[in-house]
Amino acid sequence: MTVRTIKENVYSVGVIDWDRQVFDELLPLPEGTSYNSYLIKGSEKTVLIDAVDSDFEEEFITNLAKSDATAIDYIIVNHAEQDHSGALGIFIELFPQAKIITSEKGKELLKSLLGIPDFRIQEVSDMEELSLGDKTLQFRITPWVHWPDTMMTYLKEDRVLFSCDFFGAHYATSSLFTEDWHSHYILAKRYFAEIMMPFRKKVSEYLEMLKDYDIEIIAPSHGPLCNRPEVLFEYYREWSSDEVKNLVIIPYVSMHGSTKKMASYLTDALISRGIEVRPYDLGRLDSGRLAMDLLDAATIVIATPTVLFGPHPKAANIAFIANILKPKAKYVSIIGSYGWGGKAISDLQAMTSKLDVEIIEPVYIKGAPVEENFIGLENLAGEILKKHKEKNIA
Ligand SMILES: Cc1cc2nc3c(=O)[nH]c(=O)nc-3n(C[C@H](O)[C@H](O)[C@H](O)COP(=O)(O)O)c2cc1C
Repeated sequence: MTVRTIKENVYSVGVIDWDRQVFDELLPLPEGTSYNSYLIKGSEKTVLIDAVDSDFEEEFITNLAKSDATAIDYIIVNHAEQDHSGALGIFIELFPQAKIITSEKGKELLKSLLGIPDFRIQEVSDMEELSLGDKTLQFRITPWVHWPDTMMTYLKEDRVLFSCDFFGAHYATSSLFTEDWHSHYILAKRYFAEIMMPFRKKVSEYLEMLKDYDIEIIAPSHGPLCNRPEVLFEYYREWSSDEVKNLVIIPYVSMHGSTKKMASYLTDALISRGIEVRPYDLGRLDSGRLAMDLLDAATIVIATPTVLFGPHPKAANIAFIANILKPKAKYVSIIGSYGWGGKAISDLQAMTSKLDVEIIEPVYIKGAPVEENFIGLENLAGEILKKHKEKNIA
């Protein structure tokens, strides 16, 4: 991996994980990721901001050697999750004089997750500053974007915000700074949807807080750096707002084709009413792609047959995901088919109980759909359009 200069005496020393395909055993990574680490050499003190995933210890230590970083006084841990802190163990062995700077919660997590000894850790509070001689760092404690420990670090003289996962993207690219804005937009949105969506209120709060800062460069912990901060700010404002689009998503699963026919019919009925639609075959799901649409959709229609008296497990999984991601959707409905009876509808409603949504009357039918069922789906499409119009979404 290459060490690259961001500003005078400020370097990128992290690693690029080109081939990683899944994160947290959950999130697909279509474009790999990076674990960013930054080295800042002040006239008196040298600091590192974050380490990398433990799989890349060797490359990381090699980068530090290449940067002539013989004496590192501090490592700032903006976030204790192992993709940033995994290589901390080897780091503290090789740099026995280096202190770890982190938040109160970060300290607790570093001790419990990585067994870091107490005496190596120096806790900081919000707004506290650390002088490196000719450079000054200010720490902002910003919990819940996305763990309780998260903090950001601002390098005053160079106007660089080390924003941690905030403004991040799982994006392996050789560009130090974002060049391909189209790719960046999609990957940053995917990241926001997967990681930040449940914390939209906190995101808005921190966007307000950051208004007081003169930021030239955003240096996140994943993905390329950004030297047009206003663009990322604008995206984050949009994604964290309550605004939704005239979009319906229809995650569907079907064992023998009846529910699929219904999902397909409803898709066409919505399109013919000028509503954007995105059906998702849950057998081939990219959950990150779905999460991005969950950020925009005004309405979610879950389509499932009844299986063993409840929803199909793949539909239950989606209900569970939607419930924890807390999307902005205003309406939910359910369509599908059953053979003899069950509780698919009430189970799904219970599974999405955290969503602040209005339920639109489900269309749940016995067996394969016939003419009157298609009329029911036409009516559902009409009802969705009416609801969107009432809220000025359509
Ligand atoms: C494994 C299995 C379990 C089922 N369990 C139920 C059930 O508990 N209650 C019910 O009403 N129908 C049950 N059914 C019947 C289906 O819900 C019914 O055939 C439905 O029309 C299938 O829709 P699909 O064609 O979209 O897969 C079950 C079907 C299968 C294959």
